Amino acid sequence: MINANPTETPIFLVVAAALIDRDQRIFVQQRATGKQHGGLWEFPGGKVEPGEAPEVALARELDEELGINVAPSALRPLSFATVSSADRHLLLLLYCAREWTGSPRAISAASTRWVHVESLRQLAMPPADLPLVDVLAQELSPIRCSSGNA
Ligand SMILES: Nc1nc2c([nH]c(=O)n2[C@@H]2O[C@H](COP(=O)(O)OP(=O)(O)OP(=O)(O)O)[C@@H](O)[C@H]2O)c(=O)[nH]1
Repeated sequence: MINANPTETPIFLVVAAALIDRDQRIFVQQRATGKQHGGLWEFPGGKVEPGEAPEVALARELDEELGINVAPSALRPLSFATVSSADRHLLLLLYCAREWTGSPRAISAASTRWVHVESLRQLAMPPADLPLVDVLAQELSPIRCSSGNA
């Protein structure tokens, strides 16, 4: 049951990135089993630490999780989603990026894939991600993200 007292239910701020390559494919990773939502596919990212700017947090997570370097200024806000539970309100901010250095690799994820947006719908993702996939599909045709190089 959702906590009725708003002062007792914290916002859990998470940032994630849709990395988009030259073929309009999106990078997703599979969460390790044993974690919350283990086995589900997600956009790379993670929690924003106290005092951290969201874009800086996301650049840090992309380095830690994938070993790539993304300038915070290359992260473009795309959409957000919320999912409330008894103990927290998840606020998931989705950015997109087309420019980075390095090749994304699974450092902590169970598996990774590059998929076209229509194939994203075939993957099991956390509830918060489902509306974000719809936004991504809209945004990729016509493309509104910056058209740099992957
Ligand atoms: N990165 C990411 N997290 C998501 C997505 N969708 C979604 O519901 N989440 C949820 O957001 C939360 C992220 O927390 P996390 O614990 O993985 O973050 P983190 O990487 O900083 O954690 P850790 O380094 O302590 O393992 C999880 O509950 C995760 O299931 C998504 O697309 N990407």
